[in-house]
Amino acid sequence: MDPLRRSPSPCSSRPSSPRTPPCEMLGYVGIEAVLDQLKIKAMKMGFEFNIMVVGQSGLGKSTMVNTLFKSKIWNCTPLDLGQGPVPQTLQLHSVTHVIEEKGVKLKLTVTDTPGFGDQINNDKCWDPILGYINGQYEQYLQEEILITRQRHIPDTRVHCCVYFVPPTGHCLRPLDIEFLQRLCRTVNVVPVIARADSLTIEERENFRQRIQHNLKTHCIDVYPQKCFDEDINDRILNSKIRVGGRGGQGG
Ligand SMILES: Nc1nc2c(ncn2[C@@H]2O[C@H](COP(=O)(O)OP(=O)(O)OP(=O)(O)O)[C@@H](O)[C@H]2O)c(=O)[nH]1
Repeated sequence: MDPLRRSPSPCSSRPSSPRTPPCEMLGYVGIEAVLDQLKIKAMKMGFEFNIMVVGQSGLGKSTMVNTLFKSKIWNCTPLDLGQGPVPQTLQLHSVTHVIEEKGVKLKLTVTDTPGFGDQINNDKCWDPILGYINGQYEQYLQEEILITRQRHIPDTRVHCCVYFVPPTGHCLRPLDIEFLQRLCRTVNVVPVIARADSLTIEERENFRQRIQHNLKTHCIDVYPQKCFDEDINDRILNSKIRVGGRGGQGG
């Protein structure tokens, strides 16, 4: 499944194609080999996955990424920050690693957005983040429409944005709502309750339900969106995610 929303979207209305009846085969052709060929090609090329983490400082973004991929993904001293004090303005930075498991390579890029929502005036604090996401779409599109385009276009588009909700135990803050409304129009958003272990199980469950209610009231369509429900298996899995909705990242 390609989680990108800008890739040909299943949400877009398209005419239902008439079913093509299967052709009766009179002997062995070797179509099954296509599967192996595709597998070998995919193994050689590897996969690209770009994840963005958004949230205030200290909510456990780096910890979650490292835990998720069981690696030290996060580089503690990002190269682009240089020497001296960290500037007050919002800084986005990405780290890329190739991780390999059983011969399958994954080029993982994690983009961090330190200090989001930390300022006194958070007006338009989402602009650099949305600008970055849209910039990656634009870059990919420009490569794609070239007459002599590369055989493999490096994919820097953000496939998933993990949004860290502070564990207030109340509901989404106006800042979260404002930002999520914009974010979910652009990218797949996965909200998580940060440092969920600081809440009791009951508090966490109530908080999760209130967040889900807020999301619904404010028309915030997080992942998995309805448009990913085309296939029956996907639909079952997506329903489980929606109902069960993992309440938080835990400790
Ligand atoms: N209790 C608890 N502590 C956590 C959790 N995740 C991370 N921490 C701790 O919180 C502190 C900050 O974690 P980081 O992962 O550096 O947080 P961050 O969001 O990446 O912070 P910045 O790099 O400043 O943006 C560390 O001391 C972690 O050990 C969690 O789920 N529960």
